[in-house]
Amino acid sequence: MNCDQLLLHPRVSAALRRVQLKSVQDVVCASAPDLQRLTGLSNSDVQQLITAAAAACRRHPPITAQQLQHGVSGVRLGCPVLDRLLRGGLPVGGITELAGESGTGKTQVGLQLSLSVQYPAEHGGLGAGALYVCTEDSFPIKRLHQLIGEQVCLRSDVPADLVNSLRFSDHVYIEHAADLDSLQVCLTRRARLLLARGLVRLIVVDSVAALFRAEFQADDWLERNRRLLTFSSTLHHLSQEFSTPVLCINQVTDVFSQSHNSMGPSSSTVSPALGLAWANQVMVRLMMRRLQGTVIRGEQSSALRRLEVVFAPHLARDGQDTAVWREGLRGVESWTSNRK
Ligand SMILES: Nc1ncnc2c1ncn2[C@@H]1O[C@H](COP(=O)(O)OP(=O)(O)OP(=O)(O)O)[C@@H](O)[C@H]1O
Repeated sequence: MNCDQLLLHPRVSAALRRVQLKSVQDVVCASAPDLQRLTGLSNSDVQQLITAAAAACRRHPPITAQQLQHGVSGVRLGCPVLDRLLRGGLPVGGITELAGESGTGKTQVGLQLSLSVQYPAEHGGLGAGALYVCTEDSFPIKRLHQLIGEQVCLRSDVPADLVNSLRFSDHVYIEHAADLDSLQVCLTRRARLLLARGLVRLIVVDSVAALFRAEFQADDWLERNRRLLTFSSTLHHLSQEFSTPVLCINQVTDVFSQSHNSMGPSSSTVSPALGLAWANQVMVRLMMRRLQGTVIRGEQSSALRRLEVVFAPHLARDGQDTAVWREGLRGVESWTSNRK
């Protein structure tokens, strides 16, 4: 088995998940004896693992100081609090993953970015449309129209004339991919064409996990990982070639803690689906979690959520409480809302 196969092997990725090594960067930073102790792998397997992890890290060159100075951001969310957390927004030239449980607001973020990208650069956009690829549900067209109608409220930083002059719905290109083959065709043909014509500067895939989960059984891990790498490498090429941010929405899986005993139930937490094979391909990993509590603003109320940075080359591990309002996702600051 070669290094990459070892890193992608389900037993190895499960062992690494168990010990809370969530990314290849974590593997590279851990010492060999620690890895051996934590995963139960032999010394030679651990050495191979470190080599594979280091190679995977090199595939994501770090963000340079010059890029940071001139702004790594590509598309802002349009909420100053969240844009501060993300140091400007979604970066170009890599894949940003947003994972979270159902109903936490991942699709809201995808829709919001599909509108934000249409603003000119001075207002945090890229002056072009978005390609929105749905793999699970039908596209939430009513919600998109509501978000468009509420743009003046969300983007109070932008002159209302400019907001009203943008024909948002003409520039959100929707594709449905019911299986992996059509997803690949959509990216290699449709996405490439739209990007090459300058019509699109954002790709949203909602969601990545659905198709890979549906088409492969546990035994097909090698084929599944091969297809996963083909998919992510297509996204990387498009993202690099056209300086385009890519947002991949992902589901989560339960991870059961080892520390349970016969006296009580085992505790579980969630982690993004598709394991290390996918985590290696992601430059920025964000998680949306549901919190206890409700936020009230006027006659609207929203369940409290938290947007967290799990890893990113240019961001600290941090998080921000958020709420979903009619105009979209916004950060919650303690002095702006009442919590219950
Ligand atoms: N018009 C609206 N006004 C306020 N909140 C809304 C509105 N529409 C949706 N929401 C909130 O967003 C939540 C759904 O968000 P979304 O569909 O983005 O979740 P998701 O994480 O993508 O879920 P799934 O994985 O099931 O697709 C709803 O539960 C609701 O709280």
